Amino acid sequence: MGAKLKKTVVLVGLMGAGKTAVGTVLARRLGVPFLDSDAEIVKAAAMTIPEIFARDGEAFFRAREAEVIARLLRAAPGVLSTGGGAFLGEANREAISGLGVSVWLDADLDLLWQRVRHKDTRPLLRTPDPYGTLAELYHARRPFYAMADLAVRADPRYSIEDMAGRVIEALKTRPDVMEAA
Ligand SMILES: Nc1ncnc2c1ncn2[C@@H]1O[C@H](COP(=O)(O)OP(=O)(O)OP(=O)(O)O)[C@@H](O)[C@H]1O
Ligand SMILES: O=C(O)C1=C[C@@H](O)[C@@H](O)[C@H](O)C1
Ligand SMILES: [Mg+2]
Repeated sequence: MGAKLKKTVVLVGLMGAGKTAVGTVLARRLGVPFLDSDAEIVKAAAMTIPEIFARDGEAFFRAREAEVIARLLRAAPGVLSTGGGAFLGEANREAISGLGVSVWLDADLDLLWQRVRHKDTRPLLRTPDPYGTLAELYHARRPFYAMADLAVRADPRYSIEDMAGRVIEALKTRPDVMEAA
């Protein structure tokens, strides 16, 4: 029998940190549902994220994101991977700290860049200098991610499974989050 999760684990961090990839494995290992706020928004809108940004704007996306996060936090404990900008919103942070436990997947800029550079699915990086834009976001957002309850360093040597294991180790330091088996 595994340890019992008492609160939803909310993964936060920049694009490419591994929130979706690590969250999927983490949920399987903890035996709880996996939810991804970006995926929920895409499903409800029946549009891709770049399409939503282009048609309705970022503010519309942020409003949907806040609704989805508040809804998912009210469900039974699970793993919730957020979009990269979600933890910047104060209302989101308050909802997450009230009902869940936040875990920052903290990756260096170069690692993030290696992971996002080949994909065109992130509208915020559709600029003439996507590396420069990612660097700006990296510096501007770190103070927000640093407010998370727990942080796990992402190193290029750690596989997705390794990262999930490291998150579980961090959760074990919090008896209010994980009941020992
Ligand atoms: N530890 C890892 N080792 C190797 N590849 C990884 C690791 N973590 C993530 N990846 C890969 O990096 C890419 C980005 O990861 P992922 O989509 O999970 O990031 P994200 O934090 O959810 O980003 P976004 O905020 O844009 O949703 C994916 O191709 C994923 O498979
Ligand atoms: O970092 C961000 O602000 C974003 C990250 C993605 O997960 C998506 O939520 C969207 O592309 C915005
Ligand atoms: Mg993701």
